Amino acid sequence: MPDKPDTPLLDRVALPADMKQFSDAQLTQLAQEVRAETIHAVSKTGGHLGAGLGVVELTVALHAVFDAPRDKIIWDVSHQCYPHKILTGRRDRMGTLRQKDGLSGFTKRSESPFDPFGAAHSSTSISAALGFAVARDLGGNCDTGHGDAIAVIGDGSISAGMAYEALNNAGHLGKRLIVILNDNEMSIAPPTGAMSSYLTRLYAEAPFQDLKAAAKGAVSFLPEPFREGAKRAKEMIKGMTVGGTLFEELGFSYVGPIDGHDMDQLLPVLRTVRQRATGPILIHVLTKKGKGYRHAEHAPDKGHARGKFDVATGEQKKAPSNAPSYTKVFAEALLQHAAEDPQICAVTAAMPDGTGLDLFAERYPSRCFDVGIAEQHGVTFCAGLAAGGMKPFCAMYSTFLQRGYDQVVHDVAIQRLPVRFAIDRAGLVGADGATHAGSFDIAFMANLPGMVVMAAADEAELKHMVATAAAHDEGPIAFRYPRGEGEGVEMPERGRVLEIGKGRMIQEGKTVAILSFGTRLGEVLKASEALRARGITPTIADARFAKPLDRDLILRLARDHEALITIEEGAVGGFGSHVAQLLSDEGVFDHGLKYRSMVFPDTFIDQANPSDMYAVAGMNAEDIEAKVLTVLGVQVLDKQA
Ligand SMILES: Cc1ncc(C[n+]2csc(CCOP(=O)(O)OP(=O)(O)O)c2C)c(N)n1
Ligand SMILES: CC(=O)[C@@H](O)[C@H](O)COP(=O)(O)O
Ligand SMILES: [Mg+2]
Repeated sequence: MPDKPDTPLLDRVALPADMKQFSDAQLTQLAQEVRAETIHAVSKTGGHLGAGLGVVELTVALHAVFDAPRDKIIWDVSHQCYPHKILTGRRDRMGTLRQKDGLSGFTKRSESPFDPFGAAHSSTSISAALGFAVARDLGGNCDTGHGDAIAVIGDGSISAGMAYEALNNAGHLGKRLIVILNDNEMSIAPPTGAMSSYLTRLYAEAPFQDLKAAAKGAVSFLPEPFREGAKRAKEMIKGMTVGGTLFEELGFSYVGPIDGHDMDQLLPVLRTVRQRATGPILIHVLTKKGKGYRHAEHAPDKGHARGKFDVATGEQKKAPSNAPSYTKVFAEALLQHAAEDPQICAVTAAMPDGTGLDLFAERYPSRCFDVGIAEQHGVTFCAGLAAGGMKPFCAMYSTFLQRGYDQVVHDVAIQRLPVRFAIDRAGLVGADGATHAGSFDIAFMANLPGMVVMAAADEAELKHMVATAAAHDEGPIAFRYPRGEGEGVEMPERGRVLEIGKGRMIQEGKTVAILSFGTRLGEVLKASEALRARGITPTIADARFAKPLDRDLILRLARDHEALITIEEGAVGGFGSHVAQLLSDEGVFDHGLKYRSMVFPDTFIDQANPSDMYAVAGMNAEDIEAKVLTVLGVQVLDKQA
């Protein structure tokens, strides 16, 4: 059937196979349509914008040249995968992105065969791609078959140690493996570190080399057309720097840098690599974060992740807020202490804005360190700072601190070094979903000997906990707080140093006691209101500490009540488990206490707004009310009855 000239090409692409007949000019046009579609989709849902816009041409080119899902395209972090989703059968569901029951904002194996590997934490793609390459060569049984393994990794993500572990291993194994380094000179914030400078030098200092120079290096891999002098390929080679790069020292052929927005460069290089590559090869692609959308291009850090916005003006639609964010409260409280104590310093792993440490960096640049996406190093660096007599605050999201866990154990806890862990994004975070949930830190921190573990119930409590951590020199200490805004409580001028291991009584009641750890306290109070209407007044306490436990408080609550319920924003193994251990050790269960622990269910909870996620977890006010009624054996009758 002849094409109507004005029919968008994208309407003809249900799956990548539909692009195979497109000319290079049509692929260029398709890229523009995918870009417009991406902007439109994110304007309606919010989400990661800049990274996806930067890889539109690369995505189209990869799907045009390679044969997914047989060829495995693995997006590092995968916050840039929206164009890929649009081209791989999910275009009609882009309006559900990052919402309950909708598309994930990341690649996800269970969502599509075109997502061979899920991600959201960075720097995993080369390892995973190498795994696919080796599985292919060993005859692994893969549902989608075996083809090329292609990792697409950003310049920020390649700053992490794990990426080098993978390059090192891949160079040694020598398998055919394609790594595309998507270099946009941005992480979320501007990238830091010597590696970033090195990449910049690679193209800043590399005047286009001629074929002769190229021949010195990766000529064995180089395409016949290049050698034979096909016109465009000849032009291409002028833009290639070959030989002598770090990547080559690691055993990779290096091609690049090439302009990642120019299809006339991308397509011939990818086609040639597909035809000719034998071992591991790295293609260095230069792109611009936010490409093609002025409001994202001009402020790539702000355009990294956005709420819903107006496409014409770039204005974000934000609900008005009544309380400061926990992150801001932490950052400002820390500044107060840093003003008085020159030994206080702060470390972030590539999240200066997200953790609020951008404020610290502005005020005290010599005491603030963005180590790049390097949580492991960040934790041990803090251990060294502490051993050297500084008072480091290691500010990390709960989910990313997971990556530095051995360092927390081996370098910090065993040596009892006073590193202060500010654990942001504790609990369920919303649209980023399961990969970003801060579910495990209570468990993995509280089981460490000598670690103090606190959770803030509201923003005033957080301020006290920052003060407590600043004053705590005896060993490591951690405090956790959630994503988003506080409760709107009155704020003290200064934080107060809390007594270590002491909770606080919120409300005296009888029959049942609820002991809360963290910001579920608000929901507990709501549940208490509902219970009052049923003639039940629970005792409510805020534990403040999961480690050390407030033994006196807990044993008193256990002794004076028929039932005790604990609640925390975390997985099993955390606060409630420690309380249960104490009650068991003290023989309290022998006397018939009814004990219940409310923790996250043993499942990964998909993205939704946080309240809906907590509903799935069964931890909102109505769930707490129901738990009380069940444990007390109260028949749930209609409230009017
Ligand atoms: C282990 C880990 N730490 C931190 C993050 C947060 N994070 C997400 S994207 C990103 C920047 C990635 O930069 P880059 O790889 O250059 O991709 P770009 O956004 O520039 O395309 C960071 C720090 C993460 N996802 N994983
Ligand atoms: C992909 C990634 O890891 C970050 O971009 C993350 O989505 C940021 O989350 P916050 O919005 O909570 O800072
Ligand atoms: Mg980048």
